[in-house]
Amino acid sequence: MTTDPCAVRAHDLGKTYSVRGVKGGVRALSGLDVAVQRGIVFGLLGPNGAGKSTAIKVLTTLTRPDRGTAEIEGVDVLRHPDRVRRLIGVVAQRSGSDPRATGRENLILQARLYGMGGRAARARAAELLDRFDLAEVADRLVKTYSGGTQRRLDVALGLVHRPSVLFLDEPTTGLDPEARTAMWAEIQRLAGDDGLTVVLTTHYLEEADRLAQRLAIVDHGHVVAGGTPDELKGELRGDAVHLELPSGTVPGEVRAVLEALPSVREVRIAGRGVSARSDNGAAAVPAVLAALERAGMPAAAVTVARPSLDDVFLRYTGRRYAPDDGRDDRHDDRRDDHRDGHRDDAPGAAPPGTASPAPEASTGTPARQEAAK
Ligand SMILES: Nc1ncnc2c1ncn2[C@@H]1O[C@H](COP(=O)(O)OP(=O)(O)OP(=O)(O)O)[C@@H](O)[C@H]1O
Repeated sequence: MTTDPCAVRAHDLGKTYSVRGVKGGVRALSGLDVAVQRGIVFGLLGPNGAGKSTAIKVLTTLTRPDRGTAEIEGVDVLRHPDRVRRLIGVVAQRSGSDPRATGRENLILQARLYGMGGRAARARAAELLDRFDLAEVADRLVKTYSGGTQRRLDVALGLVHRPSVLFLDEPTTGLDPEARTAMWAEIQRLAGDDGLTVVLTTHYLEEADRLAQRLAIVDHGHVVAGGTPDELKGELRGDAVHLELPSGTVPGEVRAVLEALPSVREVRIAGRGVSARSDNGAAAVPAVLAALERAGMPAAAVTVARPSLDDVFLRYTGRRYAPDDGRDDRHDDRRDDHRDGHRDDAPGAAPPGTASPAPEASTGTPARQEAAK
């Protein structure tokens, strides 16, 4: 343990994957910096392909960056991966448990892989089964578990060796709303009562807003904005005005009409959706609607809202977030201003020339992977 208040630090991480058929490879990280204070839930938020998982893989010793440095509890990840593996727990996107073994057997195996003796391993397994409300299903095969139960076991597996930092890569993806809410409560408990540092990646804005004490918004392989959710939202003065226009409207014309109005600013257009900011959204709406009507582009819908993390994302990336439905603003007329040209993939899509990029290590914990070597 160091006197550094940060449990995790990464500086200027860069990584490009070599991919056959893609000249120059696929850039996943381009100068990513993070510093995570001890004992908090820290969220890495970003759309598919932003580089979150690659950042986690570097921090958890599962892949090496091309450049940059990373430390866990003051221990250099690149120079001392074995020491780092003792300090961290990892819950990867895909479960590392054996579906043909029971929950208890999985936990005992994990404990043995970390060097515990038989009795200690059984005791730790029992403790975790109890702690994660898994006692009832402990002796059932994991393949019979529901998604939420499986995910709780995954978290328990990541904690077997009492790590001080727990990495959760999209812990609630694929869970139903009830299981997601239960997992949120669990994660809060881990950082609150158990004093763990939790580093979480997520696509879900609501999840980041609810859980993370601090956030880094990642796009194109680096952090584009960071702070507490409230700080990030607070930077956006006034209200967000969202409009939906009829199909066929020309983005440049919409922009010209709206930018001529003194009551709105920061006009962004993504497909048929238009977002702008206003000091007083409700008061600005009549003028906005009238101006669009006069220009022959009557709005189909309008909403006024307090700033959300989606608005924060839009402000820093020039794109609307909307990862859940796989939509991106492929038609954003300002998109090119924000692109560095390396990522032509929409969220969820593989880069050109790659079918489906095989993660270097997508399952299990570092210890399991070590043991499997
Ligand atoms: N093993 C790999 N080989 C080639 N390209 C890869 C590999 N892993 C990731 N990539 C590419 O690197 C970029 C960043 O991917 P990464 O998985 O780190 O992003 P992410 O933000 O975690 O996305 P997701 O939320 O979908 O997991 C993407 O363009 C992705 O296609």
